[in-house]
Amino acid sequence: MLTGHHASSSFARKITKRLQPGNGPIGRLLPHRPRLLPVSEASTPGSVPRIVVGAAIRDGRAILAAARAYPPALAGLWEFPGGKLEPGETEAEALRRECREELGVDITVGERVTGDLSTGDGRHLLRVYYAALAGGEPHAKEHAELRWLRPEELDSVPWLPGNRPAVDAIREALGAEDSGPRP
Ligand SMILES: Nc1nc2c([nH]c(=O)n2[C@H]2C[C@H](O)[C@@H](COP(=O)(O)OP(=O)(O)OP(=O)(O)O)O2)c(=O)[nH]1
Repeated sequence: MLTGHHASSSFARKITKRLQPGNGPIGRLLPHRPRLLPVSEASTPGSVPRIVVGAAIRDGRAILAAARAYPPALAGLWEFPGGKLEPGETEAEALRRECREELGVDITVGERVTGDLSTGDGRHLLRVYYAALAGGEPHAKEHAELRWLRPEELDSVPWLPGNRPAVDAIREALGAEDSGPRP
């Protein structure tokens, strides 16, 4: 015969089992417990996509494009000056720092060009902002070459693949500014 203790622990076991995700009428309503990842698969800072910011620096209807000098796989492809966010830095701070380092200029940061993009290797989130020069003349301190491109010239250089939607948006925005009524 079951003692009170055995009876209650067997009852407790039953209830506990019925409350497991996926079991019994109540358990079926519970979310499945997330699979525990082995340490090697768990989210680590290295596996979280890092944000890369790019500055579409504008002068009138022209945008400053920069040819990468390195690494070899990206050398010769064109991008917006910028780079990865450092810990604790805002996106505007990162853009101003990168433009000082890469071009030797101060900039003011404006509106986002598009929503989040993915870099060609899928490892980073790319966020491109319009910007304007606020001091100095750009020099290629880290790039192979710099060019000012008007909307109709934007396709004259091979862009990094992830930049395509931003380049298209810029061409459309700056091109539209020129398509107003003519005298
Ligand atoms: N700066 C920049 N990087 C871009 C653009 N488009 C794009 O796919 N990328 C990619 C290239 C790289 O894989 C990554 C940014 O790397 P980066 O080398 O510019 O970053 P960083 O200046 O912080 O460099 P590092 O200190 O890690 O060497 O994002 C873009 O328009 N500008």
